[in-house]
Amino acid sequence: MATELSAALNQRGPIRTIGVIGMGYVGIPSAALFASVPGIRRAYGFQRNSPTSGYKIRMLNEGKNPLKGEEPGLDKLLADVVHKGVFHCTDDFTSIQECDAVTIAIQTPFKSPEDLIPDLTALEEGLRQAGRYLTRGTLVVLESTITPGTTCGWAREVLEEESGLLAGRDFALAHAPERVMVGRLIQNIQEHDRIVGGIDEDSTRRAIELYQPVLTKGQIIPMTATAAEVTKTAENTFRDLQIAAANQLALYCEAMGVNFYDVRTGIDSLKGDGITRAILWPGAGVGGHCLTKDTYHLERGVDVAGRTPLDYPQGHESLFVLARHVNDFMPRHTFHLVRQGLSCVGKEVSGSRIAILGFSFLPNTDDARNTPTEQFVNICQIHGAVTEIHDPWVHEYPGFSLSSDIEPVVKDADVLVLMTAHRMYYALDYDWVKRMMRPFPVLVDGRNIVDPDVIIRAGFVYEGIGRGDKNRYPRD
Ligand SMILES: NC(=O)c1ccc[n+]([C@@H]2O[C@H](COP(=O)([O-])OP(=O)(O)OC[C@H]3O[C@@H](n4cnc5c(N)ncnc54)[C@H](O)[C@@H]3O)[C@@H](O)[C@H]2O)c1
Ligand SMILES: CC(=O)N[C@@H]1[C@@H](OP(=O)(O)OP(=O)(O)OC[C@H]2O[C@@H](n3ccc(=O)[nH]c3=O)[C@H](O)[C@@H]2O)O[C@H](CO)[C@@H](O)[C@@H]1O
Repeated sequence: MATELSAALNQRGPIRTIGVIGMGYVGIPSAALFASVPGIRRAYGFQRNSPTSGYKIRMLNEGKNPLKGEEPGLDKLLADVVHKGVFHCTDDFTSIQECDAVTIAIQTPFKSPEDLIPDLTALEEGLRQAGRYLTRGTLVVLESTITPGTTCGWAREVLEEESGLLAGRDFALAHAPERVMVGRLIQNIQEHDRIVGGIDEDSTRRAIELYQPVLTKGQIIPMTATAAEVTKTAENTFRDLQIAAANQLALYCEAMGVNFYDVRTGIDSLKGDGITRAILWPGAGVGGHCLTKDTYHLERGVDVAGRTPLDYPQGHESLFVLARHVNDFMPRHTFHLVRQGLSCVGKEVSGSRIAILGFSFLPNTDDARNTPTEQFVNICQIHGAVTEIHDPWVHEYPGFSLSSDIEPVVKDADVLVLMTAHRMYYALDYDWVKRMMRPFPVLVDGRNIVDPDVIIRAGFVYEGIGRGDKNRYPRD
C-alpha cells in the first residue's frame, strides 16, 4: 500500500545528489565512493570550518586526501571525482536543500573514560544543520556509532524539531553503521556486508537504494534502525568478550602452571559445524576507540531503547561489562608480572627502571587511542618505578615522553616489558638487550612475542601472559 513517505520518495525520484556530513575517516571515503557511482550528479562533503578540521575543505576541493596514513585507492578516487566536478566539499550547509540523501558521519566519543556517556555535541550540531535545510522526500542516514534507540528517538526528534517535517511521512530516516578499518577504508566500504536499518520499510528500501551501488562484494543486510544500532555495538561487544575469555583463561593457566598457547591449540583443533571455538589471544590489554566504548553503548541501549524490563541481570553487572573489567585488568596483571619477576631477583619495584616497548594500541600503527600502555605506565610510576618508553610509530602523546631509539630506553633497565607486538620486537637481539640492562634482568612478555626458553637461556628472568609453565623462575 502506498504511504505518504513512498509518495514523497517517488515524487523525488532516483537519488542523484548526495550529501555527507563529516569529512573524517568515514565520511571522506564514503562521499568519494558515492560520487563515483554512475548517475550521481553531485556529492557534497559537508565539513564545519573548525580550527582543527576546517583545513580539510580546501584540501579536498583540490582533490587531496587529508587523512593520515596510507589509504589504498582513496587518493586517485578523490582526484577523479573532484576533476569530474561531481564531489565538492563545503561548509555551506544550505546545499543540503539539493540533496536526495544525506548521510552523517560525525565523531561520537565518550565525554570521559570514567562516565562512559557519549558526547553527542558534534552529532547534534550536524543533525540540526541537516534538519535546517531538509526538504520533503529526502533520506537521512546516521552512519556514526550510536547507542541503540538513538535513530528512532533523539536523532529523529532533533531532525523533526529543526525541519518541521515528520520522519516516516515527509523524510526517510535510517541507520547504516560503518565497519571500516583505517588503512582499508575504500576496500571495507565496498566489500563488507552493509547493515541497513530504516525506521520503517520505506526508509529501509530508500537506504538500500543509496548503498547498493557502492558495494562490490558486500551484501545488503536489511533490518530495523534499532537492530542496526544493536548489531554495530554488539559486534564489537562480542569481540571484546572473546578477548576477555582468552585473557581469563590465560590467568587460569598461569595459576595452574600451564602454557595457555598449548591449551589454545587444543581448543582451536575443534573444527566443523557447531563445534568450532572462536578463541582469540590474551594480551597486556585492549585499547582503541571501538572495543573500549561499544559495550557501554550497547548497555545504555537497554535503557534508551528499552521497551520492557531486562530480565537478567537486574542490579548487577552484565557478562559484557564483566568482560570489559577483565580486559581492563590486564595492564595491572602485566604490572604484577613485573613485580613477580623483580622479586625473583630480590629487587623492589620502587626505584627500578622499567623499559617499555610499545605504546600504540595495535601493532605497526601510530594509533594510540585508549592504549593499555598508558594505564600500565601509570601503575608502574605510582609504585615508584622509573619508566622509559619506546615506540617506532608513535612519536608524541600528551603527558608521555616517547623514544624511537631503543638503546637509551633499555640501557641500565632492570625490567623489559613488551606491551605492543610491533614487528621489530620479534627481531630484537635479546643478548644485546641483556648486555645493555642491569644485572639480573627481567623480561615480561605482554604479547607472546618471544620464546621463553631462548630468553631464559640468555639469562633473563622470564614472565609472560598465559605462560604458567615458564613463569615463577626459579621453579618453586
Ligand atoms: N574511524 C573508523 O575507523 C570508524 C570505524 C567505524 C565506525 N566509526 C564511527 O564513525 C563516526 C565518525 O568517525 P570518524 O573516525 O570518521 O571521525 P573523524 O573525527 O575522523 O571525522 C569526523 C568529522 O566530522 C566533522 N564534524 C564534526 N561535527 C561536524 C558538524 N557539525 N558539521 C560538519 N562536520 C562536522 C569533524 O570536523 C571531522 O572532520 C564515529 O561515530 C565513529 O565511531 C569510525
Ligand atoms: C569498524 C570497527 O569497529 N572495527 C573494529 C576494529 O577494532 P580495533 O581497531 O579496536 O582492533 P582490534 O583488532 O579489535 O584490537 C583492539 C584491541 O584488542 C587487542 N586484542 C585484539 C585481538 C585479540 O585476540 N587480543 C587482543 O588483546 C589489541 O591488541 C587491541 O589493543 O578492528 C577489528 C579488526 O581488527 C574489528 O573486528 C572491530 O570491529
